[in-house]
Parts: sequence; structure tokens; C-alpha cells
Amino acid sequence: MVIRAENLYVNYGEKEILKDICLKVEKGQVVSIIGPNGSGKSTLIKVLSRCIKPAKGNVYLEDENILRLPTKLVAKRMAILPQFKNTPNDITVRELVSYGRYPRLKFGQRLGKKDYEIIDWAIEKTGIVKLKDRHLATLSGGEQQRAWLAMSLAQQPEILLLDEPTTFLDISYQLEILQLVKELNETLGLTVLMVLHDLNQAFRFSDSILVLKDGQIWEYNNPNLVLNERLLKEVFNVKGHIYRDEINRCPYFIPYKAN
Ligand SMILES: Nc1ncnc2c1ncn2[C@@H]1O[C@H](COP(=O)(O)OP(=O)(O)OP(=O)(O)O)[C@@H](O)[C@H]1O
Repeated sequence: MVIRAENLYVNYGEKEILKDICLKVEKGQVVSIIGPNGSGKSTLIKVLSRCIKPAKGNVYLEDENILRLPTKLVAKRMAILPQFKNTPNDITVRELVSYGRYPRLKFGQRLGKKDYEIIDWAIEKTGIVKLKDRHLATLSGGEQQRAWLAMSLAQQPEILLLDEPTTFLDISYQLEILQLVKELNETLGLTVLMVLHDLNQAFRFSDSILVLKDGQIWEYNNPNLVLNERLLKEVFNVKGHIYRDEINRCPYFIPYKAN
């Protein structure tokens, strides 16, 4: 397996946010983290990518404790697209995407031909060729989101951690981004962990679903086993009609409010 978390606890001040999280993610899997607002999804992504330290427990990348690995090595293997990004105003899209290559450069080394080819590949893959010379600050939220994803791809990671990658995107780009993530998973063997709010998209694009409720794992299983009336009621406080999408071979539901 590529990522393993053992008995993770995360606190913010006195408040316990994540409690006793144990999970394994196998190489080449797409795992979506779902759960209500405030259930700890972003915190889990942050602790798995060592943006924050756990109060207790450990995260392993293969068999190495992530806290003991050099930052550059972690950045070579893992790219993270956070929910909130500090968007620099004065750089172009292509410059942003090029930052993805820096973990791969040696001290003092400049970007070379191969780096620029990968930068252009990432720009093309995310459909932002026409935007590449624009300043980031002039782009719409969705366009910026694709530029950030391109930067993550330029990193050529083995593991991609995405926190709500479809925020700000219209439905067409939501599907395009998720299809792209799935394609990269299938063609490059990329392991993907992402937070998704759209449950039906999570069921469609993931091998496994990790459900968080009140900072604990409520369920971690394949979409067919995760989606049921109990999930909708106990975790999301809705009712729903559950169906099967035979084209995409996944379950989906149409929700309605309980009361
Ligand atoms: N830096 C922080 N300091 C204090 N509390 C925090 C901090 N970051 C998050 N929290 C709290 O931790 C809890 C979990 O937050 P987190 O962002 O992980 O949830 P989430 O499931 O991603 O939520 P959402 O679906 O709304 O994005 C929330 O109660 C939040 O208010």
C-alpha cells in the first residue's frame, strides 16, 4: 500500500478534530473522502500530506514515516491541491504550472527542455492552453482551479491529494476534471485521494469511499456498499431514492429532505 495512517489524532487547541483514524490506501486507487461540513475532511488531507502534525499516531508513505522524510522527497511523490490557495497576483499561468517542477530540480539547477515539455503537457491536459500567458489574478475561479491542478500534474507525483477540486467549476468542467483525474489514475497509475462534496460524483469516480463523521471514520468501503439509506440518514440527514447507473456501473441517489 502507498499511504497508511495509524491511530491518528488531530487537535486544534483543546478541540479534538480527528479521532483514531486508521486507513490504508493501495497504489493506484481513487479514494474519495466524504462527510458533512466540519467533519474533518480537509484536516485529514492536511495531516496525510504532513501540512499539519498529528497529536498522536503516524502516517506512512510506503513504509516510511512521513514526518521523517525530507520535504523534497515528499513533494516529489505527493502533490496536494488545497481547498484555499494563496493565489499570487503577478504571475502567469505558465509560471504557476512551472512551480510544480521545482521539487525535481537540484540546488541551483534551472528548468530544462524536458521540464518545459512536462509543463506544456500539464497545461494541455487541463485545457488551459489559451490561458497560459494570462495573469492568474485575472482568471475566473474555475480557470484558476485548473491552473492549480496543472501545477500539481507538472509535479508528476505518484499520489495526488485534492481538496474539493471541483469547487467553482461549472458542471462541464467538474466532469472534465474528474474524468481527467480518473484518466491519469488509469494511464499513469496515479493514486488519488480527494475530498468531494458531490456524493454521486464520489460514487462514480472512486474505487473506495471514506466517510467521515465527527472526526471519525464512519465507513470505508467500495461505493456499492457505502451508499445506503443509513448513510444518507445518519451521516447526511437526508432521505433518498437509491438507483444504479448501469452506464457508469455505480450507484447514485436522488435526495429529498427528511422533514
Ligand atoms: N485552523 C483551525 N483552527 C481551529 N479549528 C479549525 C481549524 N481548521 C479547522 N478547524 C475546525 O475543525 C473542524 C474540521 O474542519 P475541516 O475543515 O477539516 O472540516 P471539513 O469536513 O473539511 O469541512 P467542510 O466540508 O466545511 O470543508 C471544524 O469544526 C473546523 O471549524
